[in-house]
Amino acid sequence: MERAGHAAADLAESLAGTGGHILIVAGPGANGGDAFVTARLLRERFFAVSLVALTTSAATATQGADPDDTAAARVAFVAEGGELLESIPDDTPWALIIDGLFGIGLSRPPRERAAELISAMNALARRHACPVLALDCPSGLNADTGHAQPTTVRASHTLSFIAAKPGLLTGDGPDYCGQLRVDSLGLTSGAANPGTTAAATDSVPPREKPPSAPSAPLISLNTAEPPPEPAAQGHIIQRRSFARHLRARASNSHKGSFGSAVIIGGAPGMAGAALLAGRAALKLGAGRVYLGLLDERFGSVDPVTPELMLRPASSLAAQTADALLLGPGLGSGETAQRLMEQLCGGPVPLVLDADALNLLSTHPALAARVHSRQAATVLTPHPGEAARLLASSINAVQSDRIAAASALARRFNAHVVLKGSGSIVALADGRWFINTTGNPGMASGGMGDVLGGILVALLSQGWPADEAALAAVHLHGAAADRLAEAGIGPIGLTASETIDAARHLFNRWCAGAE
Ligand SMILES: NC(=O)C1=CN([C@@H]2O[C@H](COP(=O)(O)OP(=O)(O)OC[C@H]3O[C@@H](n4cnc5c(N)ncnc54)[C@H](OP(=O)(O)O)[C@@H]3O)[C@@H](O)[C@H]2O)[C@@H](O)CC1
Ligand SMILES: [K+]
Repeated sequence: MERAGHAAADLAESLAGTGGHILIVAGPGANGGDAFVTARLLRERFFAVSLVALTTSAATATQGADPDDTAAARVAFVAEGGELLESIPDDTPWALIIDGLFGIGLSRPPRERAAELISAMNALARRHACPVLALDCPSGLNADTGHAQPTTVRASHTLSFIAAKPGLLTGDGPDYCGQLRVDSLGLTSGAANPGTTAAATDSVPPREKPPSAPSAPLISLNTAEPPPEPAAQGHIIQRRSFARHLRARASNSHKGSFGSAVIIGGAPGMAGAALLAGRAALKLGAGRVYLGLLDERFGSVDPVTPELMLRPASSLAAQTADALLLGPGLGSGETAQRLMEQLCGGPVPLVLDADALNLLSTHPALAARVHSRQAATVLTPHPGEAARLLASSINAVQSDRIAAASALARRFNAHVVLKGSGSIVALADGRWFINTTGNPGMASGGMGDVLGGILVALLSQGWPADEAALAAVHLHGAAADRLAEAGIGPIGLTASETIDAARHLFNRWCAGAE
């Protein structure tokens, strides 16, 4: 706690500037203890500090995970002249607000005085245009799941202690955390160094609370399945998660060296989805890309990308493929269902997206077939598709994205990419990853089709499905980030632009140029 307070005081000092007034809100547990230590240290550094505690009586202030530490921090703050205020002074122009109300011990929605303090912090930050530094986790955000309560601190900066928590990186987390920094407090070796950003450490802690903290259910999904075992340790996707497959091409290679990707979709009115996937597969290096369109009136050539081999979908069923993508614009009619039945059992890696996922959710026989496949399967649902597959709701999926992705991976014996802010990749072996690349510009039509195309391209080039899923998600987001940095997005970023940016980045990664 003392180390956490020091790290927080250092960051607070740089955020508040000289001579500013700092408001600190302290909760009843160890997060509040961190706030008391921070307040004491900032006073020692001659800052004007106003501290408001959720509970002002010492008797009720000893219920947290580390009651002795928290009480001692409070006593030390008061002993050095600090004052516990009942309410927030209204006439102070705050230079910084520090949220030390709740951290990983949030056990229920904030109500009454807790909710009032959170709302006040948010309103004051807006009024004074001042930064808000959340200690460990913005109060109201579930640090395990990324689910924000209706009343949650909207931080401009979050300083997370020891390691990044999964909920800071997915779902509502990124929006409420602002700039995220992780300080290991010197407690871990190697992976996390003091002051590193979340992206610089790939380890997130096990989804377990300290023994004395209330135990929230790990899953809140409306499924018939029993709650899962606590998940194995999760990771942030980094390039090193798949770097062994990033290599320059041999000079003595030909198109057969990079495989045939077969993409089935494009029912009448939905050819664009299949074309986007096909173009992505081509530009990410598949040797040959066959596009099986259900809309047979579409013709045999895509004039923009004549390299794509367009065929009637039914004629591609027997085509030799090294990897298969089913779903972009597939529709849900009888033909689509028949094609799925035909193709699901094949011996090649299979990606199921979009309408293929919807068919899976309504046809138990198909689901059984997918579960018993011998070759790898990757499912790439967005939260709505995940909800249908789990017979659940989007809210339930979003309230615990890691649990939802992991439940799907178990149910279908597949690798699962749950798309959205902080995409989750849950692997069939139980490991799970969070992706930190990407931006809101990706919330636009066709992005999922491009992801599917990238994925099937890597699979056709022989990448193992687990690492292909990690790489495709990471690359797709990194490409969109690169475009946003150049002003091509986030507003107005298109899926087609992301394909070219992903190609550029992938070539540089494979050449070891960055
Ligand atoms: N682990 C470590 O090594 C380190 C941990 N560190 C710090 O410890 C923090 C975790 O501390 P923690 O476990 O005491 O939990 P914390 O977030 O303070 O909240 C629990 C308290 O809040 C209460 N409460 C909860 N929800 C509520 C609500 N809605 N409305 C009202 N009350 C509510 C809850 O009450 P209860 O549910 O028991 O009734 C309990 O009193 C962690 O985030 C980090 O900052 C650092 O110092 C570095 C080293
Ligand atoms: K907090």
